[in-house]
Amino acid sequence: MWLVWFVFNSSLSFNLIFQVGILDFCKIFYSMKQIKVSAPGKVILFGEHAVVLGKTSIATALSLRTNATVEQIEEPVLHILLPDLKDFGERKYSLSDLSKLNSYNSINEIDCFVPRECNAEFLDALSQLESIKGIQSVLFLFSVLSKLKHGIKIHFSSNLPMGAGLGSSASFNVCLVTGILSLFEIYACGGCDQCKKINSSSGTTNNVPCSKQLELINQWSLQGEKIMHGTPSGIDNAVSTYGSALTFTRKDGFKNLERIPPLRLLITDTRVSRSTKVLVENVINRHKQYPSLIEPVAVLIDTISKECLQAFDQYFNDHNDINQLQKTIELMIDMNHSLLSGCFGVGHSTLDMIASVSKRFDLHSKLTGAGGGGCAITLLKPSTDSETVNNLKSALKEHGFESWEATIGGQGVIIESSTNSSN
Ligand SMILES: Nc1ncnc2c1ncn2[C@@H]1O[C@H](COP(=O)(O)OP(=O)(O)O)[C@@H](O)[C@H]1O
Ligand SMILES: C[C@@](O)(CCOP(=O)(O)O)CC(=O)O
Ligand SMILES: [Mg+2]
Repeated sequence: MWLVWFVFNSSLSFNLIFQVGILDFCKIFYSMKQIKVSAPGKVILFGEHAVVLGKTSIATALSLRTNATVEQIEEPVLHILLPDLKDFGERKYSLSDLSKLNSYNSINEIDCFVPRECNAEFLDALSQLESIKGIQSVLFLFSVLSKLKHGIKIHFSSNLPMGAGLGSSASFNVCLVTGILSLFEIYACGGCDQCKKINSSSGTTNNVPCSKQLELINQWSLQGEKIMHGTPSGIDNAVSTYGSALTFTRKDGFKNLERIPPLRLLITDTRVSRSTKVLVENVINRHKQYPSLIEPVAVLIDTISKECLQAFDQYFNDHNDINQLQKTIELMIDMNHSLLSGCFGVGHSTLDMIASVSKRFDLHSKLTGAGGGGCAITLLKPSTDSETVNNLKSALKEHGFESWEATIGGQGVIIESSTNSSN
């Protein structure tokens, strides 16, 4: 009797284990990788536009970030969800349709480890499919990096205002590239311990890809920025990739600033929308048309950026004299804003309004990013108390502007988690 019970029961548990095993097996088989990434926006302190013309710019990462979730799906489509773009919402693009686009074959031949820009024929085919530049960037980067091997779903959401000069497009591209490279296990390092560890765990403490992988992310993100902006300098994607604060020239790339003085910035959004692409093109055209007038302005902005770096050094070498630094930076803010507005032609009445309101509080402001609307930064003094900040904010609000104190110099791109989810 006992023997019969034992045989029956053990076969039952065997069956149970077997069935659970099969279920688990199926789960693993059908489980799809999901990567969550985030990347910061940026504030340009000095040198926007001049940086496109080859001059020095200084920028720092912002605490406001874009988040993206990229996951494998069984359906052979690229499923894009953009809740921040209300008119777009979500759309699906069949992999087979994408592979039939004109010039897809040349895209398919591009080596993932040698970032290259989207050729004119493929870009033309993409623009017939979608007019929004951001979507064209997703379609190109997905096609070139995945080689359309697998369907994915990608969901973006951002704390950054879009088209306001705080680098939302760069953080969008950096998230996109990081997520796709990670999902398809494309490693510039060949798959070092650091990158593999991040890719196999959720919520690791060191969730920053290795330096080779960051370089690949930075360079592919620049190709996305090219689709969105035409002629980006590369500073926005560099700050979003590497974080912290850096100086940048097109020739020498970026250099990390080891230390930045404790500057306090108030960011004000005019809520006037504008196109970075158009503004950058206008400045380039003005430079082409009037080189002897515009080049010296660009050189002067270059000098302002370099003076700012010297002032930072002096601050650290000279007993942290914050008042001296404040005076110097205030002068440079006024000068840089005037040059951008008066000479490059990227000002806006709302930006001048911010400068004049802040002057009533003995504070100095300049536009940041492409200008023409978007955001301005105001340098608060170490002594500016919270009551003054609130009064300034209220005064700006009366003009319909929204402002907040910035937290600058944070982390660059992060892989927040990498998990297997069952579909
Ligand atoms: N979260 C997002 N969702 C969808 N599109 C985005 C998002 N963030 C940025 N973009 C794209 O980037 C564009 C704004 O980029 P740009 O004009 O360079 O301004 P900025 O980079 O200063 O915000 C938007 O029009 C949109 O196409
Ligand atoms: C005007 C420019 O210097 C910065 C543009 O920044 P944004 O896209 O407005 O956040 C252009 C560039 O450097 O690519
Ligand atoms: Mg941008």
